[in-house]
Amino acid sequence: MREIIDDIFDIEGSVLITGVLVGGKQVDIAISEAGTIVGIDEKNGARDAVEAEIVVDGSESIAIPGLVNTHTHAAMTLLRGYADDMPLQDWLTQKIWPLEAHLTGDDVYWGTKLACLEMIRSGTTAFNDMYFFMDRAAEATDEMGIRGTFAHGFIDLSMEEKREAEIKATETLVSHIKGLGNPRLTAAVGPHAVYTVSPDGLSWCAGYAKEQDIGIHIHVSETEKEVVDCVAQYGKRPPALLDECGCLTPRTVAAHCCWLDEADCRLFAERGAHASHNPASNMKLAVGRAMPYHHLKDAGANVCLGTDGCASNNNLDMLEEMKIAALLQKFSWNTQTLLPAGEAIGIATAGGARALGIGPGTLTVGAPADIVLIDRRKACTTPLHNTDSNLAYACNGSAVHTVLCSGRFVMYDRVVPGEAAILKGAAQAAAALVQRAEEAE
Ligand SMILES: O=c1[nH]cnc2c1ncn2[C@@H]1O[C@H](CO)[C@@H](O)[C@H]1O
Ligand SMILES: [Zn+2]
Repeated sequence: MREIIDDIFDIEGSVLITGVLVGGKQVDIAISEAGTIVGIDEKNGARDAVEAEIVVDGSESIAIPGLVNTHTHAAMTLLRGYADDMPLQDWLTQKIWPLEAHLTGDDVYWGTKLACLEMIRSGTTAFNDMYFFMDRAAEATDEMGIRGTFAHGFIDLSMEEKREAEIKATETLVSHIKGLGNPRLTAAVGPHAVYTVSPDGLSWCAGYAKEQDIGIHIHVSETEKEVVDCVAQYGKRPPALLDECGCLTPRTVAAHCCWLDEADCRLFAERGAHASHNPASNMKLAVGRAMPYHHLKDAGANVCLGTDGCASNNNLDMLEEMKIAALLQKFSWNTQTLLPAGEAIGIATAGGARALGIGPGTLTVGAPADIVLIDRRKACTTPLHNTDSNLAYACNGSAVHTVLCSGRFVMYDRVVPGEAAILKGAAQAAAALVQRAEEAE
């Protein structure tokens, strides 16, 4: 068994998954050596599509597209449980930012390794990350075999000197990521928020993203204070300010979006910007309002899903996040029919893939073979009256047993290569980080 498992992570060949449940039907999924779905068919049709090097029996599994986590600070896994139960501003300024001042590139490497391990274990194959030392985050992600979009968290606090340094850091990261030439790793520009980046900084970010043909990743309208302060300072709400600076584009992923009004939602739709819902973080930091999913949907804006960092969630489980999103929407807007199970899965898969530009995010011919197999032999998958319901409401990440990204196995039968070393390395890095911070006090 061990040998077969070790082998499966190294084989770069075609794959056939037989008899797996997709959308209530038992199908075969054929995957090319290049990592694309080339056949998906009932009645053994896909078996002819590829001479498979690896055949996986899918008869005890449900297959879904890889989950896409559209808002993370992956290396914040090291800060998991470091500061909880505080308001956002105090949490950031009193606890998180002082500790982050002591972060090193090695910390980010180990924190991101741990994040990838956790994401793979719970079925995530792509994430949109904003943090520091992002070359090391990309290195960790490359080793783990999943997809990442990496943005340096750009914060200028309206100081020209800081802005110049952030511009340099952003340019260095983008050319580094592009230089790797790895299709799983992409760069983005990451202006942190309207309360930490000046209009000049935002305009530079927009221009650079356009020039480099890459995305923008930003926090938008997370708290009421952010909106009120923005109106007081600039005479307009955050989305209008961002739009004026050129930051609302079809390549923009805006995290949180809790305090959007209906006009903001229409502006998002008009510009093609993507709204990333982060319900667990929003509830934990008690930001006071849920993303207006119904207004975004009515306006025709794309909604996707994210966990935010592990200091405000405190895990990266997208199956759990789906349930939290679906429940929060119903509860907040007093509407039982809002964000039903199928739509919750949709924002976690197709919505996210669209936001990050990584294919359709569906199990269809031509799509990247980012595939998650969920165990049918679990309490949470028994009975299976409606698989969408089981996935959105009953399961969490522990039901995931096998994960492919771009046609390569990153977890097989719950084994992720190197897990013990990752847990040890990350725990050591976290302890040393806190110790350095305490010594500096
Ligand atoms: O919910 C949040 N709102 C605002 N900032 C956040 C949140 N979570 C993490 N960060 C902070 O964003 C920066 C990313 O580069 C980091 O400083 C991180 O701590
Ligand atoms: Zn965030």
